[in-house]
Amino acid sequence: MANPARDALHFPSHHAQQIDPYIPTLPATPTPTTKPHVTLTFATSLDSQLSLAPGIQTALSGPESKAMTHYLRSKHDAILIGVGTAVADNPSLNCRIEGVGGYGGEGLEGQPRPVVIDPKGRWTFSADSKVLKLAAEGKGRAPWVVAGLGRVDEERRGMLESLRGKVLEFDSSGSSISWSEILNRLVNDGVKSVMIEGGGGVINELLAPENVGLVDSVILTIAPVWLGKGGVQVCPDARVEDGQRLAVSRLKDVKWVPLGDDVVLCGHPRLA
Ligand SMILES: NC(=O)C1=CN([C@@H]2O[C@H](COP(=O)(O)OP(=O)(O)OC[C@H]3O[C@@H](n4cnc5c(N)ncnc54)[C@H](O)[C@@H]3O)[C@@H](O)[C@H]2O)C=CC1
Ligand SMILES: Nc1nc(O)c(N)c(N[C@@H]2O[C@H](COP(=O)(O)O)[C@@H](O)[C@H]2O)n1
Repeated sequence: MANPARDALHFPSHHAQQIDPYIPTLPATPTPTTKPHVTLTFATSLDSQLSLAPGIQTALSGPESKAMTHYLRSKHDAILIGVGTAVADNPSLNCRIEGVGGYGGEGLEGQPRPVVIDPKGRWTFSADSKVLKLAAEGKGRAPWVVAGLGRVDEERRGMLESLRGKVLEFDSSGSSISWSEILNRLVNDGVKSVMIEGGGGVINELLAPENVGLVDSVILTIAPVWLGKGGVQVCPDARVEDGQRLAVSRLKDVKWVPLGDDVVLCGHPRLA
């Protein structure tokens, strides 16, 4: 390894061993598939909230669980967020674990591809947006933007393409694109694993009864704090069958991993 970068994070191997059963593994014989391995991973408060209010970024993960998130970023081909998160957080969406490309490693090895779901072209990114700056510096990959036809203007499209990012266009009449279609497009473009970080809109859709089967693993950081009403909440639509309320889903093969002050809950979601 080249000299480790001074701002690189470290995730010890005894912690990694606990998380590894929930992250993607490459099959010995690759088989055709309609979707990548999907890991849904985010941090919530004790009142199941992602942030204090819509449009606001709230740091919930402590240093140990933050390093875990970066370890996960190094183990997935892509990292996906909704446009609400892109606008609120101006995120980096790169991996800063020691040894990956840009942080002591070669090239862009271990750097995930950022994917932003932005059907209406709301994300007015520029060369100053963190994710583009990092791509220009060789410390991350340029984003792919999932958008409706013609929703990303030529100037921004050019900015993405000059950094080896691109627009993935969908001919969607409404603003919603089916998750099967999005995931299918990603796997056809070479993405074998994707970690989906949020925010509330994206997570609640993927936890909804009709999408539970698309998610392979959930890796959830729970921070010991209550944020109070009015934040961005994780709470999927209810499941009603034959007029009866049922629990939506349940995690199987559950493991609770304490990391610093936080606890990380891992499992495989199944219809309850
Ligand atoms: N604590 C944590 O781990 C995280 C917290 N956050 C927080 O979450 C908040 C943002 O959450 P939200 O406002 O709910 O925004 P969001 O990031 O979930 O984006 C929602 C938008 O994404 C697009 N979208 C989502 N699913 C789509 C689909 N199937 N088809 C087409 N478009 C689709 C729509 O335009 C929708 O309005 C911020 O405050 C952010 O800081 C975000 C990620 C992780
Ligand atoms: N794991 C986790 N813990 C928190 O406390 C968070 N607020 C988030 N947010 C997610 O991470 C992105 C910001 O980090 P980078 O700038 O990309 O390093 C943010 O956009 C959310 O996706 N995650």
